[in-house]
Amino acid sequence: MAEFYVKAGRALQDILARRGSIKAITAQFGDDKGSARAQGNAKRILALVVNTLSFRSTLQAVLRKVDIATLEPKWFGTASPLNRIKGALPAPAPTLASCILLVLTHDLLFVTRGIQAAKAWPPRERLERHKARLHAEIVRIQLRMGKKNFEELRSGAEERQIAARIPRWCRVNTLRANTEEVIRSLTQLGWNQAETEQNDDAAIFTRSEYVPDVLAFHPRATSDLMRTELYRDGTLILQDLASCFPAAILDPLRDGQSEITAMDATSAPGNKTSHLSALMKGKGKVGLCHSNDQLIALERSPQRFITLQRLLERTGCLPRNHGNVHPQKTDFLSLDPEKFDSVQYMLLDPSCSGSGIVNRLDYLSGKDDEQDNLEEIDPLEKDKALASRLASLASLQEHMIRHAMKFPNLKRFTYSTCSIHEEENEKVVIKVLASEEARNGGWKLASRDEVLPSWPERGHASACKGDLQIANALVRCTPGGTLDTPPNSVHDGATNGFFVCCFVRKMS
Ligand SMILES: C[S@@+](CC[C@H](N)C(=O)[O-])C[C@H]1O[C@@H](n2cnc3c(N)ncnc32)[C@H](O)[C@@H]1O
Repeated sequence: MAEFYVKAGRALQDILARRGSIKAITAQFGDDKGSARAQGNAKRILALVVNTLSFRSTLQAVLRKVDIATLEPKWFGTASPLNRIKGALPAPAPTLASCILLVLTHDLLFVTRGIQAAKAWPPRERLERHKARLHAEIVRIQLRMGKKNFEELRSGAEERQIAARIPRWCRVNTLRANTEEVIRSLTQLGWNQAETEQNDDAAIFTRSEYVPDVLAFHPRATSDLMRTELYRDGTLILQDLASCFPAAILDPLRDGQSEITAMDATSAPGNKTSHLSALMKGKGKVGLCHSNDQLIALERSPQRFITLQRLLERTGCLPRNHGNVHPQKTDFLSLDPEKFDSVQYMLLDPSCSGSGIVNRLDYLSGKDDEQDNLEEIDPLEKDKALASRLASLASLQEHMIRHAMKFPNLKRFTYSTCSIHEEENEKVVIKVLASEEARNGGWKLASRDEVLPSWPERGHASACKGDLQIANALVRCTPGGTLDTPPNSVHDGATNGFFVCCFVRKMS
């Protein structure tokens, strides 16, 4: 069992050194053979690591007061033999001994059965000598923070509640099958379609009223869905409802044109590209058209370009599968718009702070968790760091939109972010509307009746200088939706945080 804590400590060290996602890292430490026992082990390691991360601020505060590394240097100091275990990462990663100390302290303080390793294992034996002081310290923190119990000391409790309201949204890839066929297959597999806004049953799914071909499942259905052939062959795509808004709003076919050239300027991982491709139903070219050079979906990051290609292959979007998407590893900003005069429609979903994304585990290892420090972080410093990050993102976003506005025959393009910050959303829009490119190109916002008119949440008027018409033209999604639901009930109006609008050329 000592080995279990060493593996959990190693996984935690990799996570804190940002060597991959929490799930991927803990799966590696489960075992090598992939047996049922190994998978069970991976699950236990995942549970311990996630719990340790979610109590990390509290555990660190306790260990600052009861400084075990100094009290027990032989096992938890820098010279500890734990730091020489094969695979332990060197500095600047936190030491392996400190990571093992965190997982052990977690079990000592928060698990009724305590540490599950041989009593004589020195790290356990040395740590348990300080149990009374550690316990007294955590009680002191609990009281000082006005928490009713230890559970309330977890960070991210609010995020978990929000995430619990968001359905597991799935988009039917209509390049593979139509939605009625998919619903029939799902029914044969034991799922039932229901007409309800609120769902607390993993066997039930509903259809979105906002975007065709999008289904809402209970999050508990996720692993079963991922085991279906429908998921494996790219017929059913896990994609948040809000992330389906841009392609649905752009909808190039609604103009009734015969030849369509569209571009996804910032594509990876490729969910919106594949949605747009499906909406175009194989007609036209998603991407840019430049003499014989046909690029489709642009992505500048080489690593993410590989992910994009995989997704496009799996979802049947590539020409070799009779799809219409031509991916290209290119920086959108390096293009000369004049050379791409065939492009009429564009998705622009640039890099953003990602502050709207709630339903994933990784926030637990993120900077915010460190900043959520119980004693030492000056809130003003925290705000300053965020403000400067948002300012640099906003300036890049503004630059990308103004570049898009220079494409000579572009008729319409969407701008979207998965951010909740006005700095990346309304304020960017207001700025670009006043830009030279917008004035010269005749760019305006598409009005509410062209942009998901029935979606209730719209832009913040206060960030649009009080202009209600502009605010109404913008679509916003609050993470977890705006309605309260009972615990464990998902709501079909709940998504991740998102923002989208559509620019149209309206020459007077
Ligand atoms: C928010 S993600 C796009 C997500 C994607 N639309 C989807 O739904 O799957 C932004 C992507 O744009 C890429 N990117 C950022 N700036 C770019 C640029 N100037 N040219 C091309 N790609 C860019 C980033 O590498 C990243 O993969």
